[in-house]
Amino acid sequence: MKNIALLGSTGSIGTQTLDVVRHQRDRFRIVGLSAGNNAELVIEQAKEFKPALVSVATKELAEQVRLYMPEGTRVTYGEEGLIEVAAGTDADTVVTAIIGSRGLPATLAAIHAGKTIGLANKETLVTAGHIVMQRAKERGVAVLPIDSEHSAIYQCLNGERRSDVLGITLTASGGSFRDRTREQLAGVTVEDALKHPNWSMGAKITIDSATMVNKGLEVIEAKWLFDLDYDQVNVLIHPESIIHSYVEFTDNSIIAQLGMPDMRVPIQYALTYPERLPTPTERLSLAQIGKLQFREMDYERFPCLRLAFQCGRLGQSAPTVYNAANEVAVARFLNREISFLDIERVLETVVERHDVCDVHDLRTITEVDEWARGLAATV
Ligand SMILES: NC(=O)C1=CN([C@@H]2O[C@H](COP(=O)(O)OP(=O)(O)OC[C@H]3O[C@@H](n4cnc5c(N)ncnc54)[C@H](OP(=O)(O)O)[C@@H]3O)[C@@H](O)[C@H]2O)C=CC1
Ligand SMILES: CC(=O)[C@@H](O)[C@H](O)COP(=O)(O)O
Ligand SMILES: [Mn+2]
Repeated sequence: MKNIALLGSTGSIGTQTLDVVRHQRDRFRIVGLSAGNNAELVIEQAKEFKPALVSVATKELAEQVRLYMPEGTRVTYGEEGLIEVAAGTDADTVVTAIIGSRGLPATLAAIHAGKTIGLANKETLVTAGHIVMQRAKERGVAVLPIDSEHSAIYQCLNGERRSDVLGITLTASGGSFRDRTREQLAGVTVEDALKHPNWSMGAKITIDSATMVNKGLEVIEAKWLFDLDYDQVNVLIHPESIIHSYVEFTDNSIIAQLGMPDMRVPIQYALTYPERLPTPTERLSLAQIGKLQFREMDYERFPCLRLAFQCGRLGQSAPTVYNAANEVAVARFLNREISFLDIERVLETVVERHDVCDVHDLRTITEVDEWARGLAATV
């Protein structure tokens, strides 16, 4: 039996993780759940999975939620509550399905407590990849990717010698506006931007996919997860999201991982690795799909991806700033304060005004993150 603590249980990855657990009840037990503000759903989840600990965003919410908990479930809240779910239960694995760089302290706490990490929260690695991976290494903790592209790369690298790897290619669907020109992006609505062609995901990542920031974050995530140089990371537009990513080797062989776009496959793989178990997902029939398409990435059309490579190569505080500015810009777009194209303007302005500095500890990361958020909220 594997014990799991789940950060972000009420979100897209969180609910799909619980679905995986639901189908493998004799394998997995939920011991901790952390949610934000969705009290109704976390109550339902607690009744079904009976974890020892539940955390919600605020004290007021915790007081409400507590009234409906099954026997034996304790309720906590806020940043400390999140950290307690990450590090204070008898979980073997912590799934980080919370959104944004606010997941960083809890992820570090889980690593410190020796938990295996099932990592969906890519912003954590973009913000502080060097710290997270270093601490995981020191503690002997595995960081298993859940992000579909990184799960694909992890699977393709299985049993291979790292010295034989030429590079990796992350596939990108192109997002909601893949077939529009830049001119056609002026005036697009939040509703249009939230229509991802292949995946059903939370709002923030769906917008990131449309701006290609998601792929930018994934490039930096891949750098840290697989210890690559940025020259070894490529991006290719693949509209169908069937090839989830691939690795190219020195003998010119390519190993790719394919499947229908369903996050329950990579989520379960991170939970069962190195084993594979059946999933309740659709099987891929290439005959039925017929053909797969590919297009060269256009860095003029998607400047946020170019900026991500620039920030990644600059290193130090640049990726932290890129991520924080984006989180704020996306929230402003979703609040209808700024237009879709303003997201990249905010990102470019904040990155441009930042003097890159060394970020060797969590305190400096937090300072830089807050500086970028402050500026991104006003430009
Ligand atoms: N969705 C997907 O298919 C994929 C997602 N990812 C990554 O996984 C992560 C989660 O994405 P996704 O599931 O789409 O996001 P969602 O927006 O669907 O879910 C976010 C989760 O975080 C919780 N949360 C938000 N604010 C707080 C807070 N202040 N305190 C505690 N919890 C909070 C939410 O709680 P509540 O709703 O209760 O407020 C919710 O449970 C992201 O980093 C994303 O990039 C990666 C690959 C694919
Ligand atoms: C499912 C998943 O991993 C997402 O990160 C997905 O990759 C988003 O699709 P894009 O390829 O459009 O960014
Ligand atoms: Mn992805």
